[in-house]
Amino acid sequence: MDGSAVVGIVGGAGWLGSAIATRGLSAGVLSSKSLLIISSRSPRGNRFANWPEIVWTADNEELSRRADIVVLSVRPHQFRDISLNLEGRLVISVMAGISLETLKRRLNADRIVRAMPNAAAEIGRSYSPWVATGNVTASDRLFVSSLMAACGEEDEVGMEAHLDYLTGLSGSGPAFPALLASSMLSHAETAGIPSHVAEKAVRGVVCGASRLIDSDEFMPNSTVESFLNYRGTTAAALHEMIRAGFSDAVHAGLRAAALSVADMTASADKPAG
Ligand SMILES: NC(=O)c1ccc[n+]([C@@H]2O[C@H](COP(=O)([O-])OP(=O)(O)OC[C@H]3O[C@@H](n4cnc5c(N)ncnc54)[C@H](O)[C@@H]3O)[C@@H](O)[C@H]2O)c1
Ligand code: PRO
Repeated sequence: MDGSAVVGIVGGAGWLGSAIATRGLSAGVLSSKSLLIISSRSPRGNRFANWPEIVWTADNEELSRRADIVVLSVRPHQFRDISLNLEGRLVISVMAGISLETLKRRLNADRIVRAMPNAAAEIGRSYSPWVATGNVTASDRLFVSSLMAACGEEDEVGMEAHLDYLTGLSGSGPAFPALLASSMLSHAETAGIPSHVAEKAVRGVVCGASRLIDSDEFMPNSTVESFLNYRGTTAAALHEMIRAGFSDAVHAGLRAAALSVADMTASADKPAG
């Protein structure tokens, strides 16, 4: 993949598509100078104000004619309305639950990558696993890895089943600490803590813990063990959370996400009609 490849992003004004586009542009992995074409059905907003040269189109046929690399970032159900011949192009799909096999059949493409960033892509803190079909070249891989690295950390995973599992874990993941934060916030408020203090306290816990988790020493099991052994207030809370089924709730949620991915994969695989 040389530096003059034209990249087209279908759905590039959406939540994830615009994050990938703007991170890629900021990192210099994407170039706005006639090398980026975006299609969308929603307003582009002012996120692209720094890159007035981007070519915008409402016509995906035009995008597919002009682009050497096509990123697909529409919602999985919206993919049903897309009919493109992407033979000879590198296709990068970030859609949840649309298999390599379905992409290959529907797009007549054979160089296909599925990547699964998450909502933290917009601040460059996503974890983005990806999986590629056999004929994806070394330079295609380099491009995908650079584009995903512009959004945070990335890894090529060998198996599509792992990508599907990770869709529910890391792809969906930013919502889970947010749920924990929301639950702590509502509890603090019922205890009468003023909301501006409660918000600051909860934000401090979640963001402070994130920094700890990011540090080299972090080992979740040994951290929990240390607090349990301390036998203080934290241990009292942890014992009760564990007894009330904290792990069971998290595991049930992750199973539900995996089932939802499997349902989406099966329904996308069915012929339309
Ligand atoms: N948002 C996330 O955190 C996240 C994480 C991982 C994967 N994904 C995947 O990314 C994909 C996009 O999700 P999103 O959250 O950005 O959704 P979104 O609704 O914000 O964006 C989708 C965009 O596609 C546009 N669109 C729809 N049909 C189109 C068409 N035919 N041609 C051109 N544009 C069209 C819409 O106008 C919209 O701007 C989904 O398939 C989702 O599974 C999202
Ligand atoms: N976010 C999208 C969803 O919730 C896809 C993976 C994570 O469906």
